[in-house]
Amino acid sequence: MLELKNISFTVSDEENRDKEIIKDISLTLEDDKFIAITGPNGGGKSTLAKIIVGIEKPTSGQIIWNGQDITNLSISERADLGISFAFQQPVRFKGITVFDLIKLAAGHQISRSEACEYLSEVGLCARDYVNREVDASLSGGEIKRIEIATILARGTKLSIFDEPEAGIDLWSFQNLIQVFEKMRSDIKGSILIISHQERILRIADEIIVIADGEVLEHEKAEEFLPKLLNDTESKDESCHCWKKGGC
Ligand SMILES: Nc1ncnc2c1ncn2[C@@H]1O[C@H](COP(=O)(O)OP(=O)(O)OP(=O)(O)O)[C@@H](O)[C@H]1O
Repeated sequence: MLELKNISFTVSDEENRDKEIIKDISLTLEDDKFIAITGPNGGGKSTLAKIIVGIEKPTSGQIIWNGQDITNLSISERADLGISFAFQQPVRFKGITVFDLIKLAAGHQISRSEACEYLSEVGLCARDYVNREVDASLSGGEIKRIEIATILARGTKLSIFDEPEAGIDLWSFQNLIQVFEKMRSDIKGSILIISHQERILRIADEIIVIADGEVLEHEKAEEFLPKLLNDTESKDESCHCWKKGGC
């Protein structure tokens, strides 16, 4: 179980004024859940994910993972405790092959054919990719799918994906949904996905809406989704109210 207790994150803007990006967020994420985080651009979703994995340090608050305070642990210590993160814009590693990367992610020796299975799961023709370098020659959609394959190989207790749909073509999107549905049925842990896609929200157990650095909603998907969809269908989407307490 992941508990965020009164997490705040403040940075200094260009004029040295404090800018509060995350405002006193408290959340409890139960085990074995598929949780989608959504909300307007710039609301603080990626920042919160980076705080959970240790890329950013909260200005205040505590992160508790399975009863252990991990607030001051490094990224790799949190990774060792079973937390994985797939970036919105995945990192490229010149000189490292796709096979090396999947092997590193798995954390133990795996065969080329096992690595190929992970690549096939994310819809890549494994033999075309397994020996390629994870460099700039890969397209945005290819590197995204390779990164998802590394998370599958890690098979950790908490897998966090930041907009996995970004750069994925319409034809591959259905395959991606199937990857997450399979992960959801196989998991012995939780999946946290930041997404703007209705089809991803539809397969979630819970939906969290973050706007302006605050949690606006945290509800079961079956209760929240009809309200959200009804709202966006009945109004011009640009008029959708993302403010706490209404507009
Ligand atoms: N280190 C930083 N310094 C200054 N501003 C930052 C920093 N990190 C994030 N921000 C700002 O904080 C806000 C929240 O950013 P964040 O990337 O978390 O939003 P998001 O909800 O993930 O948005 P999107 O849906 O567009 O990906 C944005 O206005 C962003 O510019």
